[in-house]
Amino acid sequence: MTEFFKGHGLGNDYIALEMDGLGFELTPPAVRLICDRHTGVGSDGILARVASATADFGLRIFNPDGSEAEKSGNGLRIFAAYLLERGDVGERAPFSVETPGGLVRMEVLSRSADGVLSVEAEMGTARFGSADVGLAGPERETDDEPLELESGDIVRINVVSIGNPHCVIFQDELDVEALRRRAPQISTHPAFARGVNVQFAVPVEPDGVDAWVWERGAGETRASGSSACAVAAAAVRRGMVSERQVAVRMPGGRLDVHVRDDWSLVLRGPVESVYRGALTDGMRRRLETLG
Ligand SMILES: N[C@H](CCC[C@H](N)C(=O)O)C(=O)O
Repeated sequence: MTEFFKGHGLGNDYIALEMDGLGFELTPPAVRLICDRHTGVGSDGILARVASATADFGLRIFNPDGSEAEKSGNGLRIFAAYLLERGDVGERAPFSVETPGGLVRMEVLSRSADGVLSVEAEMGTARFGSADVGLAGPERETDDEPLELESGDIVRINVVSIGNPHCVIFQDELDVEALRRRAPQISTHPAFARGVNVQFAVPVEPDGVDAWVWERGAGETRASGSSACAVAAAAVRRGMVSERQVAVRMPGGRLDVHVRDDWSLVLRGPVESVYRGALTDGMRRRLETLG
């Protein structure tokens, strides 16, 4: 019986499961099938708990296109909800999670009457170097650096690593149709060796940013925790907000990011558990044959 849990952070939804005893490989085709919203369970990604020698829990994060990510802010908070449901963690009891993008310390701060959790995560330290995000060319930091797209458009980029790579583009206003044309070209641009998550952001003084997200390996999502961290860090670094406690508003809702003086980041936001389920024997057999 392959049991799984589903939850979401501001509409960015993930399936959580145990890698151990899964009965099939999480190959890219298998991940794509599970995440498919018509022929599978449907989600913006998979959280697979694995063993860890360095933290209380280990986590691997898969995008719906089958690629693997170094970190996920909403994913980590949903993983906390999964662990809480299983009784593996308690409320107000800090714990650590090892991700491919580094160690994350987390805490379930509270649970509302209708089960909405508030979860806080130490998301690591923002890094602004071109090599940190796999951007081609000489090692440098980017301040509205021009990048030419296949379409001939020029966008001005600010790259940030949160363990996973991000590319923030500041605008005076969000023109979503233009963004939908440009974001896919940026996310798969050959200048980014590992691809990149893309955010278009409008600072709102003194402590807010409105952002729209196109995720590497997922496309447009309603929210992204690591994107919120990247947008907040870039806005503080460029002096676009005067506070270091930043509210990042995305289509799915608001996440709060504290950008410390040493560029370490604390992400806080809601998580909702949706259901626990089990794959049928037939689905498991289809996944086994995908290899
Ligand atoms: N697509 C991202 C991972 C998920 C990020 C997002 N869902 C979050 O909450 O941080 C990447 O390939 O780096």
